[in-house]
Amino acid sequence: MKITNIRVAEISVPLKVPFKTALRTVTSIEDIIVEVHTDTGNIGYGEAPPTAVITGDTKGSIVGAINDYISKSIMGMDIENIEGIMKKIDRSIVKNTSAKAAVDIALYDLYGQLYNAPLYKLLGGHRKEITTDITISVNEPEEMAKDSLDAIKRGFKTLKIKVGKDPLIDIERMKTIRKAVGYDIKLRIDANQGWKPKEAVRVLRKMEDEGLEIEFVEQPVEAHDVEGLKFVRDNVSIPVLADESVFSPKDALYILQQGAADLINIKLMKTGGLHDALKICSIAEIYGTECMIGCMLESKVSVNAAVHLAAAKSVITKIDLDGPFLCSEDTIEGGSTFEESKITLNDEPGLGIKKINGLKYLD
Ligand SMILES: C[C@H](N)C(=O)N[C@@H](CCC(=O)O)C(=O)O
Ligand SMILES: [Mg+2]
Repeated sequence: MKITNIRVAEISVPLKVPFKTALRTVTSIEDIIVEVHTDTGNIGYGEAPPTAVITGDTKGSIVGAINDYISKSIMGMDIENIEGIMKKIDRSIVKNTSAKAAVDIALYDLYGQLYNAPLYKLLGGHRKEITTDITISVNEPEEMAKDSLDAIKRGFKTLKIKVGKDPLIDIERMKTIRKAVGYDIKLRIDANQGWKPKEAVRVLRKMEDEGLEIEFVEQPVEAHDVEGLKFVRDNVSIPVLADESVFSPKDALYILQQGAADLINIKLMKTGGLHDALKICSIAEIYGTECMIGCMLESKVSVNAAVHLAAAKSVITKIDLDGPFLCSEDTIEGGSTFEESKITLNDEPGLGIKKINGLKYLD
């Protein structure tokens, strides 16, 4: 099964409500879709979101990296040699992890098709169903409490609450939400780098003292501030999860060697796809550290790949794959089923994606 063509297209899907974090506000998913075609007529699908504030990747840089560097480096190669292909991609251009992820995902889709097996079975086959949280955007406390209750009505039992805007209001946000939802619902928080280390310790200790039962705090301080992350971890009881601080397997190793986090958030758009995400799983296992699998604002294509990884690997114990639940429409036929908080895998080869509607090809 040899690579004969790589096509890129745009996909646009409005969100149900604006997605707001300490870093940005977004109203629709505007992602790049990749199709890898082969001499056997098979097509593998991938996706990349332009999350400039986190990965540095824009739509233009994703398209340019794929067309001018990645495609050229692997054209004609055999899918059977996935290891060789991944080495070529890695060496074709530095950084550009979202572009690499889109192509990597399409190639793993083809790898599954080649061996006529669903990807999660090839990668480990640990389970067939996973349960995700859903994100509550950062807004005024009352509005967030209402959004939380709505999410619970939709069937979600774990909420990921965005904070990091203003420390005092963040405490108010969590008090109001906890009061509204009670104690049967798990609350995890994501500050998206919004606090300074000492500020984070003050806010989190207050949340502990108020008995708010926070499952973990995600990325309390700036991405580069590993020392600050460790300071938070050493000074609060709430477990600390590293998100923006960990892109590559090397980053994961460094964070764990420094003792700077209790948990690692793996995202395919940070690792450059499944190939390096698998390495983080192995590193985390060695350190006895559990992982979360997360996503950016992605639709069902790349989230599907993350679903397959999560289903394959037992070290992934926390799931934040709510991208498709945030979308107002579903333009993708096939793949896993997203119902309430449950994501169920099917046994179609690869990712099982049949067709993507509404694509605007860029060639
Ligand atoms: C969508 C997911 N639940 C999430 O919160 N992802 C990111 C932010 C993604 C973005 O800004 O596109 C995260 O920080 O965990
Ligand atoms: Mg995060």
